[in-house]
Amino acid sequence: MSDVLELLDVSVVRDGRALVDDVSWAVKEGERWVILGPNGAGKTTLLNIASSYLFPTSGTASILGEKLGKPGTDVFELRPRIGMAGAAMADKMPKRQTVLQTVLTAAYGMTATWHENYDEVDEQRARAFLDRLGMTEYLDRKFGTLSEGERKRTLIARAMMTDPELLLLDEPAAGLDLGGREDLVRRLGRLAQDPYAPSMVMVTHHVEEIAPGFTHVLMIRQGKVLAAGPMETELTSRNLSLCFGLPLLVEQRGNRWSAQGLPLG
Ligand SMILES: Nc1ncnc2c1ncn2[C@@H]1O[C@H](COP(=O)(O)OP(=O)(O)OP(=O)(O)O)[C@@H](O)[C@H]1O
Repeated sequence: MSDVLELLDVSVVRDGRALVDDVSWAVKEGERWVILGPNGAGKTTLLNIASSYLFPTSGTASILGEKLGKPGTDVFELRPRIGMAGAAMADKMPKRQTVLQTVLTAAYGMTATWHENYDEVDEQRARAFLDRLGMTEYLDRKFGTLSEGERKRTLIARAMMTDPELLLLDEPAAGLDLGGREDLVRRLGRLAQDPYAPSMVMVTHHVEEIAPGFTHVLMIRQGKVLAAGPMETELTSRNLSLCFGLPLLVEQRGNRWSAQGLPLG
C-alpha cells in the first residue's frame, strides 16, 4: 500500500509558537483516519497541510506522492485529487446557488456557476452523490437556505464530485442535532466501508461521531502527536484522558464509540 499522506517532522510556526510541533504521520491507501484533539490542538492546521493549502515551516509533507514545496509539484494539479468538506468551504459557497449547482461546480474546480450547460454525465454524477447523502428533494433549493445538516451533506457530495483520492472532512457533524448526527454517521459509515471510496481523514471533537469503517486514530494535543494507529489499540481511556486533560472512560459498543468523564473524586 502506498502513502496517501506522509508528514515527516512537520512543524508549523506562527508568531514564534509551534501550532503543529514535529509531527510525523502517514496515511496509507484505503485507510480511514479520525483526528481527535481539544480546541486549538492543531487539527485544522494539519488538514490545511493535507489539502495543500498550507506549507510546513519545517519538515516535509507529501500528498498523493507529491512533495509540497518541491520544484515540479504543482498544487493546482494536486488539489482536484483531494476532496475537502468543512466550515471554511461552506463560507466560500455562493448562497443563491442551488444545491445541484453547488455540487456541479466542483467538477470544474470553481465555487460559482459559470455557464448553464454542464455535461450530462457530470449532472448525473452530482445527482447520484446527492442522492447517496439524502439530498434528492433539495436539488433546486438555494444553498443559503439549507439547515446546517443539509449544508454539510451537500458539501460532502460536492467533495466527492472530482472523484478524489483523498477525502478530508473537517468536523462534519458539528452543530447537528442528535438525529442529524446519527443520519450523517450512518451515511459516512456507508462511505467509509465502501472499498471503492477514497482514503479519508476526518477531524472531530467527539468519539460518538466516529462512523463504522473508520480504521485509525490520530490524537493530538498542543500540536504534538499523542497517539497514532489502529482505533482498536489507540482509542483507549488512557490516551483519550491524556489528550483532553481529564479522566475519561471510553467504551465501544458494537461498532460505535462513546466517552464520558469520570465523576469528581
Ligand atoms: N495564522 C495563525 N497565526 C497564529 N496562530 C494561529 C494561526 N492559525 C491558527 N492559529 C492558532 O493555532 C492553534 C491551532 O489551531 P487549529 O485551528 O489548527 O486548532 P484545532 O485543533 O482545529 O482547534 P478547534 O478544535 O478549536 O477547531 C490555535 O491556538 C490557533 O489559535
